Amino acid sequence: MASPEENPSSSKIARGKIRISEEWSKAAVSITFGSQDSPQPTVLVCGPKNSGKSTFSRHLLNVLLQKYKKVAFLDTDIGQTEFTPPGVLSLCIIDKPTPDLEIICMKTPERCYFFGDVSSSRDPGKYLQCVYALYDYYRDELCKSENSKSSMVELPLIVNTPGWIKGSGYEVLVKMLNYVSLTHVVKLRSYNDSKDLPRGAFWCDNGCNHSTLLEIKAVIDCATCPLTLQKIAALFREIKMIAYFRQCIPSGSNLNRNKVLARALAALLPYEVPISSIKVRHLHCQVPSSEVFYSLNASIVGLGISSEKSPDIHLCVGLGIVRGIDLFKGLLYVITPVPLRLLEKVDILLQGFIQIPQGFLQAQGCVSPYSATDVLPIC
Ligand SMILES: Nc1ncnc2c1ncn2[C@@H]1O[C@H](COP(=O)(O)OP(=O)(O)OP(=O)(O)O)[C@@H](O)[C@H]1O
Repeated sequence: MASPEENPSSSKIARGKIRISEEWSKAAVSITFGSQDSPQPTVLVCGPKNSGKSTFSRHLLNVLLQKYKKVAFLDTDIGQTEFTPPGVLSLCIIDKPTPDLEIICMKTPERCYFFGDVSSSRDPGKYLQCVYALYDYYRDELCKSENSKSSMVELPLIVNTPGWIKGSGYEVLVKMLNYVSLTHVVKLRSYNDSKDLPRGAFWCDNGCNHSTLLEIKAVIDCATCPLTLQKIAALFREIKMIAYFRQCIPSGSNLNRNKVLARALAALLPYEVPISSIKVRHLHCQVPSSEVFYSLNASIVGLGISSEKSPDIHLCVGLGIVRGIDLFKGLLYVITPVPLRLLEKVDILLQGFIQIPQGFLQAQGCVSPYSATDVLPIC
């Protein structure tokens, strides 16, 4: 059998079984079934890296689904995304529990933005703009009934946050906590006090806290993990990207190893995109105009839709790989799992620092399939 890293269909890394401590269990139950007349839960989960924020969030999601038909999941952890590829801020609506908390599930978000990096550090302002826009959409569009905008739809919210909680990462978290209207804040504590968030309602200057604060202990001590945290994080990002592009291949295909998937992707008929019909924008640096297509070739791009209302941030319908560029024909070739009806709305390609998985560049029978030398003729 293929190892889990090699087998994108299982998309599981061999780790210990997930354990839900009594404290975690009680916290999830009290948030969900707290009291009859309390408002629907809106919960933010925070804490240091690898303290179990994602694991607890997914457990809470399952418990909330015992009471509510649907739950909104706002994922702001762009380095370790839950249901989307890395670099994406998303709002997903979940209506089915996932009993195996280790399994990787890809979902089509209700709304998302491509940030193009695995941490907010390059542009905290734009990162927060995206978080606020997603929350506003949840509050103003999803929670209001379609028939009567004055009555509320029952839709609890979980906000999963990044583990970068020092320096400007801390400031970003405090701003998020003050923007979102929360019934509960769940704070994970690790086995190393110096890595933890300050005790109490640290985001309130003047006793403004109206939410219930639950401080719970991490179940595992990551200092004892056999792999370094950076290695695990990078591995997970690669696995999620692979799982995302796997959706390009019709389900039922026997792609039990990444090598086979890489070959199938390289052989896929790409979409043709007329260069004249789209804009290209690098999100985090300036590319000289003579180099734009060289930097775009063989890269991962966010498929964006421009909006006059918010010129700085672009809604995104998904990601694509720029498979090749033919300047004579004026065409870009793009591979993506996004359906054509959504692709027709795309008018901007967003480039960032999200890397194409290494495995995709080594498809059997092709030499670096995404960087062929004859697809970029010099004009
Ligand atoms: N309750 C648990 N039982 C077993 N393993 C756990 C548990 N909680 C976390 N882990 C393991 O610890 C690692 C980190 O967990 P998780 O991704 O939930 O942390 P996180 O705080 O969201 O991390 P990050 O800050 O990187 O997003 C994972 O490999 C996860 O499977």
